[in-house]
Amino acid sequence: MKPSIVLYKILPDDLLARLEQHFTVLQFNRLTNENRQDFLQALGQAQGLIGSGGQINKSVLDCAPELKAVSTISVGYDNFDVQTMTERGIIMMHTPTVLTETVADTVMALILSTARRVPEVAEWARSGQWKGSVGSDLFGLDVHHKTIGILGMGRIGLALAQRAHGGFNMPVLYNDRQPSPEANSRFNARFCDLDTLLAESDFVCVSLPLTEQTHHLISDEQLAKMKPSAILINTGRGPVVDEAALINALKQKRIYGAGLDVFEKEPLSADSELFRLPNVVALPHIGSATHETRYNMAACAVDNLITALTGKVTVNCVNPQVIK
Ligand SMILES: NC(=O)C1=CN([C@@H]2O[C@H](COP(=O)(O)OP(=O)(O)OC[C@H]3O[C@@H](n4cnc5c(N)ncnc54)[C@H](OP(=O)(O)O)[C@@H]3O)[C@@H](O)[C@H]2O)C=CC1
Ligand SMILES: O=CC(=O)O
Repeated sequence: MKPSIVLYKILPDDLLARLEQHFTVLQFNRLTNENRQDFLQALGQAQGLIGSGGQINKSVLDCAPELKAVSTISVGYDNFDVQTMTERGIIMMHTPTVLTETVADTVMALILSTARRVPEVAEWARSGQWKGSVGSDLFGLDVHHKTIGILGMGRIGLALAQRAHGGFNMPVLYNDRQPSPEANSRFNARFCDLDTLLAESDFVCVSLPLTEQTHHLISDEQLAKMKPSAILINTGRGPVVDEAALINALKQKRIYGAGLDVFEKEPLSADSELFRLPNVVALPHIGSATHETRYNMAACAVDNLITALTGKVTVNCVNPQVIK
């Protein structure tokens, strides 16, 4: 008999078929309050779990006594209780690398659209106000040759540094837990402490995972260290930035603007002040949302689960210590 798995995402037909070659698949299109009980019940037999979104915490894992492997269709895994999984010997897989370049493109889109005020000016023209050439009230800021500060020089940080250095002639500063010889040699990047990065950067770009150490890493004190002309970009995770502190800094024009793809609570409420501030570009968590990359992420996650349950895991494992 094939092992049972629970899928909580819609997959392209060919990828669903690939899973079905190996497993009996119980599918939920996504997790909702309405289907939560059915989902928890389905976990009772499941050896594998694959999907994205939702909190897979201890109480969920307690409903899955047979679980051997979990595969998230994302690189971030802050919504999973990895410690409990590791204690139980459950393999946790994710999808690094396949989305790196696309997310770096999204960061550049946010840098350009906040600095050059692209959505605001496009809306101005669309609303019939374009009667002559624009005045200085609609001018933006240059991006080229400005200093970029990257928090988290990992895969996405490096891909961003490549774009900033090679494409826009931007000096690159970065902060991480350790220096990156690759960033230093390829992009002439300078490793520095957080305070120096905040004080010297024109664009402060957060590309960090959410952990206990990074939660609210950027709050009042850090925002106060940024230049009034600087822009904060967050594509890491919402809670890395203290959103209330950010809103205050933006309203008081203590920084120039913010480009945000992630928020403390998602979806961001339609009545959030962030949607009303003209110096904010707020995106609905679309860092990796292209047809090609979302397909590649799903394919990677499917292969990850098949390998974890039927073969030998060598890559994409978050807790390799559980592999025997
Ligand atoms: N908006 C979106 O749609 C997307 C968002 N993301 C987010 O981006 C994050 C980064 O992805 P990716 O680049 O692939 O991940 P990586 O692990 O390659 O990069 C993260 C970097 O941050 C460093 N880091 C971790 N903790 C700290 C800390 N406390 N202080 C300083 N540096 C730290 C890591 O160092 P070390 O190696 O030592 O851990 C690593 O160099 C993901 O975790 C996810 O949250 C990712 C994809 C899409
Ligand atoms: O936020 C997206 C991810 O892949 O992580």
